[in-house]
Amino acid sequence: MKTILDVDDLTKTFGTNTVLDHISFSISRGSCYGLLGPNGAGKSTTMKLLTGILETPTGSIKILGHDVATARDMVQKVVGYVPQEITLYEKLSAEDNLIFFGGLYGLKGKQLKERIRTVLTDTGLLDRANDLVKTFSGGMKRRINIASALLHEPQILILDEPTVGIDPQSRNHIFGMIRRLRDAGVTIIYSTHYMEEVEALCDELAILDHGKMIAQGSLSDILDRFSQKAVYIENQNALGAEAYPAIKKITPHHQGLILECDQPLSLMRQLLDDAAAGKIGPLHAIELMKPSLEDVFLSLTGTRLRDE
Ligand SMILES: Nc1ncnc2c1ncn2[C@@H]1O[C@H](COP(=O)(O)OP(=O)(O)OP(=O)(O)O)[C@@H](O)[C@H]1O
Repeated sequence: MKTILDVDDLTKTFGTNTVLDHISFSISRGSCYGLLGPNGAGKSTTMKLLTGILETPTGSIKILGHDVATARDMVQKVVGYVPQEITLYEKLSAEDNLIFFGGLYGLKGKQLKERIRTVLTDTGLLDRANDLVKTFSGGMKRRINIASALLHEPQILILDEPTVGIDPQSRNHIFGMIRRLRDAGVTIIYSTHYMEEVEALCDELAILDHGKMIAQGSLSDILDRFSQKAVYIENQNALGAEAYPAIKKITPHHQGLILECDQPLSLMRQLLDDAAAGKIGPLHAIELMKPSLEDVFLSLTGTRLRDE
């Protein structure tokens, strides 16, 4: 896949505080790219730098091969940005808000009307077009905010923690919309501190912690590279680990044991054979432990992803 966005050796400081420390990554056109990290990791700062809202002090950011620092008009055309803070006029209707934001992108007349209808349909709010925004739930406001960033048909949509504090219905709408946009070829950059959102939506991701890039790549690559491989078993007799040199660590878990090893499938086969041959007690349960981003984060940082 072709690269649409390239970040090289980006560092950002606020006073003496280094909030991004030599980070580099690139994003393929049409992918959904997750920026995962705890609060304060530097996700919002990265996004503001990508849109040109913040100036790049050192390093470079290129969108479609153009430097964001010098190609501001191009960036405005191809990027839609949905900040964490909802920015809407509460006393105006959803439609009037979109008329205002469309005007900022130079849209008007029939074209603007058509785009407003499309984005309201995409966000599931067409029937609320004439209602005042102040009557909307937090999730509906968020959806109007996303709608406003889509009016000019951007090639890249940047969403900063769009599901924080919203209702499940709006969350589902947002997820559905992201999938449809990605299928239509829009590149999505999505920040969150919820790992399950990255697992559900993103094909590629970067994990940020304390301003450092601690892992990046496709979701399956990262899970494969960094997560501990293990088998979970429940059997009557405590397993004699010494009989299995492949087992690197045994940890009690629920009713059974987690057996860490490099080749979980071959360990499973051996255990099943040995149980069938009566060498170990009968196995009441045996399963491959599913690697998760939570495990990856823990193994890379030694801490759980803080879920404030
Ligand atoms: N304008 C600013 N001036 C000074 N420090 C800032 C500014 N913006 C962000 N920071 C600091 O930079 C660090 C990274 O913040 P950032 O908002 O990018 O993190 P984040 O990963 O998006 O976290 P959150 O989920 O809380 O938004 C934090 O320590 C924050 O206090």
